[in-house]
Amino acid sequence: MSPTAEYADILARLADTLESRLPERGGDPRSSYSAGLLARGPDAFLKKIGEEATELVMAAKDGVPERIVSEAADLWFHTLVALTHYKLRPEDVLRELARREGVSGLAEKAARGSGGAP
Ligand SMILES: N=c1c2ncn([C@@H]3O[C@H](COP(=O)(O)OP(=O)(O)OP(=O)(O)O)[C@@H](O)[C@H]3O)c2ncn1[C@@H]1O[C@H](COP(=O)(O)O)[C@@H](O)[C@H]1O
Repeated sequence: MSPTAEYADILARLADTLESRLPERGGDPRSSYSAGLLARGPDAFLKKIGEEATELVMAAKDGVPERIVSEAADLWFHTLVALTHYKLRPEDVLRELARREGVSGLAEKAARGSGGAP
């Protein structure tokens, strides 16, 4: 099995787990880190997203592959917590990426009229 196929369902399964941690589903902050974040609301998990993004930048600057992967996983995880709060699914983001597939970022930018390199 290719690595892509092996991990294909992980985002959906993690999202299912996070939905079970929502306050209205009985998520218990005493036994679940994500239930604690979801109970505290957007200020808590949005702050974590900012922190994890910064940590990813620092790891990338240092160029240590294991740290880059670990920080990227932390960022993805906290982003999934945010999506869960807003009743969105990883599939919604994957659908948007699929929609963009094959559309050059430069062509898309030009169509918006902002033009130029990133
Ligand atoms: N993938 C993750 C995951 N990635 C990171 N983390 C947690 O995210 C936190 C990362 O924050 P930091 O690195 O800043 O560490 P920290 O200083 O301890 O965090 P803070 O106290 O500042 O929030 C750590 O507590 C990690 O354990 C995760 N916690 C949970 N999951 C998944 O979510 C599932 C449900 O977890 P619970 O909700 O805890 O049951 C788990 O089975 C996992 O699959």
